Amino acid sequence: MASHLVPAPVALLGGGKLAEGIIQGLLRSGHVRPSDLRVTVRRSERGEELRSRYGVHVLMDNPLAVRGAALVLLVVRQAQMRELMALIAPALEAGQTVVSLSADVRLAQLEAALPSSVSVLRAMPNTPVRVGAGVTPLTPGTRVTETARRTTEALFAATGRPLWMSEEALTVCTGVSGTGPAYVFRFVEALAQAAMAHGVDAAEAAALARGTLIGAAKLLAEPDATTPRLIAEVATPGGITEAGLKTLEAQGLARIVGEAVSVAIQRTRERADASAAAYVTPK
Ligand SMILES: NC(=O)C1=CN([C@@H]2O[C@H](COP(=O)(O)OP(=O)(O)OC[C@H]3O[C@@H](n4cnc5c(N)ncnc54)[C@H](O)[C@@H]3O)[C@@H](O)[C@H]2O)C=CC1
Ligand SMILES: O=C(O)[C@@H]1CCC=N1
Repeated sequence: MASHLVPAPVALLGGGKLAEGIIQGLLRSGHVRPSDLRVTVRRSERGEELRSRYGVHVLMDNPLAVRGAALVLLVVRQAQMRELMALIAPALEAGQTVVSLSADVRLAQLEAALPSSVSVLRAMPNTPVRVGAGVTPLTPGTRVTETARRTTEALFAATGRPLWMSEEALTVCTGVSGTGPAYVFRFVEALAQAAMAHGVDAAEAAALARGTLIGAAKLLAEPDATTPRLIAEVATPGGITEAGLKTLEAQGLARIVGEAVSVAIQRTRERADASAAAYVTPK
């Protein structure tokens, strides 16, 4: 199994929400030990939190964290990425692998800011990595070694499913699978709100909506599952579910989801453009 090959140590630079989810997913996989993970933070209280929860190495020194790391993950927001890369660039050793998880900094900017002797890749995980059920699009940079590809794939295989694709496709995925969990959770809220509008109390409504999503997701996770078959199992011809589904379609469910995805992709592109413009240093 690919995840047996997770390299060590892994340095996660920026111990925020996504980094914590990845730490949880990796530890849960059983293929990574806390001592294999280094995470950097800006606030010591946050560092203490991560250390006490997971037993990982916590550092406040990014250049020190990358020293000897088999894999370096950049998990800061766009605004902090340039400064972080400037800090670590002199400390990186030839042959190391750097994977940016930023949704809105392109490979061109990453490769320009990092030494040409390192492999640079992008990954776009989603929050289910925390429970080993993430889907993670991966894009290699222009100077990526076979080892870098293998180790990056192994890491994301330990937290779910890695998928290789072009950078343009990864941008599209940002608006589909990166954002997607939030859309699904919002649907659960809407289902609970609808139950409440018909007199179900708030706690019961929440339990019904959550239980429905979790149960449906488990059916979807079965190896032979297809959505048309799963829908057909619920929807008796001429019956009740069919009436609800027809209303969802008539009200434009597919159009609304399509618009949300388009807007998210557009926003990803705009933010990446703004970042690229900021990286242009005046001569
Ligand atoms: N949250 C998500 O579902 C996803 C997030 N991403 C990307 O992951 C990145 C991080 O996102 P989040 O974890 O949600 O944000 P976050 O704000 O929770 O985490 C960023 C962390 O980096 C820390 N940080 C900033 N500069 C640092 C430095 N120089 N040294 C050490 N730590 C530093 C901040 O204190 C913060 O804790 C973003 O670039 C985002 O585009 C990508 C896919 C999904
Ligand atoms: O909302 C964001 O900007 C990030 C990218 C995809 C998920 N979260």
